[in-house]
Amino acid sequence: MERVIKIGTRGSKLALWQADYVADLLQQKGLQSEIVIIETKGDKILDRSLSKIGSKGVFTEELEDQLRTGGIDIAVHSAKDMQATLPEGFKIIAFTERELVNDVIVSLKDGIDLNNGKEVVLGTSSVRRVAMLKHYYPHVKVVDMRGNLQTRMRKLEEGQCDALVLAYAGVHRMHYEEHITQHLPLDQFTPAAGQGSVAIEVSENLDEAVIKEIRNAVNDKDTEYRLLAERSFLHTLQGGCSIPAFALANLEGSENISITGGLVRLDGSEVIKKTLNGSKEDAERLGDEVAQWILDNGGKELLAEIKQQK
Ligand SMILES: NCc1[nH]cc(CCC(=O)O)c1CC(=O)O
Repeated sequence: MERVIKIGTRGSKLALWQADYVADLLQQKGLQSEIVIIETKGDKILDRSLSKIGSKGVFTEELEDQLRTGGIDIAVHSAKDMQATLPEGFKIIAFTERELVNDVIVSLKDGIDLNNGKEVVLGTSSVRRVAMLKHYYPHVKVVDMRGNLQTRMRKLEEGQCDALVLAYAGVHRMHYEEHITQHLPLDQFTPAAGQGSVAIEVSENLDEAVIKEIRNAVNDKDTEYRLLAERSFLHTLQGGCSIPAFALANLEGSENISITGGLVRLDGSEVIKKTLNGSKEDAERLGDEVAQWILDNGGKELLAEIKQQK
């Protein structure tokens, strides 16, 4: 293909790492690309929590404008940051191979371990993490910590908290692994839908032949099954990244998939979760069924309560 694929991305270091990663994957299949940096509302507004700005597309809207007008051909996002329901006219065409999906504790101090019962101040701005910390580690104090990974690391250095809760994936991509003091267990601290993979979004008008080539270079089929299940779960819950929802699908053998999804009450007093297994070809239906089960078993009330508290 002669055409140079224009990759749109946010300007944070993590976003740029992801864009470079995708550019490399394209390059390996002989596809040329260039990176176009686009600032989003989520990057500009740093003094309010994300749940207050509004969950809809704070990190994606400006990229979608450029997809629509042809300023860029593809938009690269952390899959986790993407709305479950994309605006009309856009679709995800590929997910990169997923890396470790768990959350980790990052600290510059020795001996930070949430299991030892000692008081510790943790920085996070994720409602899922806050609620889970309250549920599983009630002795922990939480302070709100927004900003990109570098900003959070700076705040950690300044002593605004003892440790951060972060996705392993971002910590790894930014080379902060040496500061990981603990890996949080997946069965308790189940990640957000999509954590650890990078998604490629395009306009539905993009040429089918181009889509095929990009998919062939970037998409990891196993990751795709898992993310389709998790995103379908989120879609049925009608939640973005601002509700304390979690979902993780895993392949079992070569044919099957299991998905666990659920919700945590903001004060940590309750976790509702459900696991279903089935054929990986039914990934989306399974995600939807798990979400339906959650809604029918206290989830509806919990979501209503969460909406009121915000
Ligand atoms: N919400 C911000 C965000 N979006 C994606 C990642 C990490 C990379 C990933 O999960 O793919 C992070 C940082 C974090 O949650 O610690």
